[in-house]
Amino acid sequence: MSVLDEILDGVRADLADRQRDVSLTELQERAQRAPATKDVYAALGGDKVSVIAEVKRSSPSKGALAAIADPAALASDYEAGGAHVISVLTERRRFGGSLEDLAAVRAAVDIPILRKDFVVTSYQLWEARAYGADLALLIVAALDQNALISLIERAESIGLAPLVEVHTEEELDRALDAGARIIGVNARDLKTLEVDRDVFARLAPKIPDGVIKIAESGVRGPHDLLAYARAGADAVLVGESLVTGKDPRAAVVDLVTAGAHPASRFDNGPERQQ
Ligand SMILES: O=P(O)(O)OC[C@@H](O)[C@@H](O)c1c[nH]c2ccccc12
Repeated sequence: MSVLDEILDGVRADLADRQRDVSLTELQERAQRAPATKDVYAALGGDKVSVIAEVKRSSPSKGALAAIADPAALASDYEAGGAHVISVLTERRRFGGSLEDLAAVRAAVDIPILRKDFVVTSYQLWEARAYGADLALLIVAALDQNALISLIERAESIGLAPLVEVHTEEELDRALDAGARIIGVNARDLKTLEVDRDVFARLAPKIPDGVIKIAESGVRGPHDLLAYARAGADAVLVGESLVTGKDPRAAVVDLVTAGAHPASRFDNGPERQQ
């Protein structure tokens, strides 16, 4: 069984518990009371390379990363540092997250929020909306094609922007066929947990213009952001290096600053500094 299959088993078990506690109708009512979702395309578009900063306590590859007693305070630091989007991991068993973290972050920041989880059913999209997310992650490797298509449609119909995650060319083809307009290329293979930062550069040329391209995982600092930028990234998604560093806000400032000058996406200047 792959790591992803193990994670998905746990996700389904936790989901069954939540579905017993909260009916879909209740969730939909709560979602209807939630404020309008933010303009995700504005946050991720333009000439800059956007920074998506993640609230991440643990990971299956590294175990515990950071205690994060106050996810709202961390998210506020990210926002103050200039982050364009906050990602909140809500998976409990392997990542230590929760929907309470999502709600707390929603109450603390004004920028768009991504619910980062293993979404397998539309119930989880309603949860995302009810707890204040603006985007929801859909992982192609975790979904068959029919499920992917219907979850993309459902997300859009309730005002959530779907971020469709791929790791291989075949998954990218599936994402594009399903109509994805925001694609994340994860450098980490969720089946083996290996990181390969070159995957983004291999897949990016196959992603049409007009589709937002996000490089996910393995960003250690501005150098990695600039390498992803030169390969065509519109945004980077950063977790571990922010939560394990001494000063998450300053680390976000460094990334945002590096991503702010599109000229540096195409010359060799920034690379020479490293
Ligand atoms: O901590 P990193 O290497 O900066 O990675 C962040 C993010 O890309 C990673 O958490 C992630 C990307 N896709 C996922 C899917 C599920 C869980 C986690 C992820």
